[in-house]
Amino acid sequence: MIPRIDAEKLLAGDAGVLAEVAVAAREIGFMTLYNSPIPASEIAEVFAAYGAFFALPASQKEAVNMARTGSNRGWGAPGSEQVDPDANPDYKQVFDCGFEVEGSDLAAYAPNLWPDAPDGFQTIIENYYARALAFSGDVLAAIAQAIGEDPSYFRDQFDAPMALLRGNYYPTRPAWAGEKDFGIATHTDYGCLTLLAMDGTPGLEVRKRGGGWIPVSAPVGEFVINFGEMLEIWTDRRVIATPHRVVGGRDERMSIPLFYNPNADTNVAPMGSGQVVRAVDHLQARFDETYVHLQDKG
Ligand SMILES: O=C(O)CCC(=O)C(=O)O
Ligand SMILES: [Fe+2]
Repeated sequence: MIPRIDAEKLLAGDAGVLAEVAVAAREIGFMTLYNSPIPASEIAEVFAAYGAFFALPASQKEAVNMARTGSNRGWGAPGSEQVDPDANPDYKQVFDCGFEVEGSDLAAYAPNLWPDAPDGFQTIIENYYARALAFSGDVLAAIAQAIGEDPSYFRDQFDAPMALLRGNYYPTRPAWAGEKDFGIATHTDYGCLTLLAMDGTPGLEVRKRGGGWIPVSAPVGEFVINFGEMLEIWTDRRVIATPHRVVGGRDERMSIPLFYNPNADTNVAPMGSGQVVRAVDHLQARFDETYVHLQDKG
């Protein structure tokens, strides 16, 4: 079972909830959050904006195709990402935007690409990006507390976060799809915490430790939280990154993850280990492996 947590109690530091979250972090890597500070109506508007973008003809989305850039900003066409080297590239489409640092030569801080249509797209997405960042920071502070660290431990490492907001669009599973074709193939997320807004349609599956898959879905307004590779390394597995996937089916579906990644220079090596693992090195290596337009570029 994936624990279902009251976000307000979590952020208030309720001891019982913190204890539940510590177990979720250590043993499951996933939880869902209800009673969040971001109203469902606001999230519905963000889904509508991404939906209108994905509904544009491919020729119009081409204008912001990330394949023509050296980074991951803009539209990712079907087949633009291969998260599992043993599977085919995913059949989903994405739209990615991230944290911009003017003048930075890091791809993780590259300028965003914004489409001309739909109307208001950039404003809606930028507003949600800010909301999702703030909420993710609060949730991560609570996770720190849950695992017995100072709540400010992570907070200090997220003032220029390499956070990436993505709209995922999964069409109906294509008739041609075979056993190596997925909406998104099995993967773990790369960063610290993923704040995943759900549209109520099932599709996400979380791998069970003993084998098999657990379906996870939530109505608009509730979030799925999962943890990524960097947090697993950083906490020395007191928080785990659990593999998950979307096979896809008869219903089309959208989801909106905010991948909450730290500052480029953050050392995400196990606390107190004396080692150095720079966050940007881990993240960029994973981007270079998985985005098809960044693969084999060297
Ligand atoms: O669509 C989903 O529910 C999951 C998406 C996902 O795992 C991802 O974008 O990393
Ligand atoms: Fe994921």
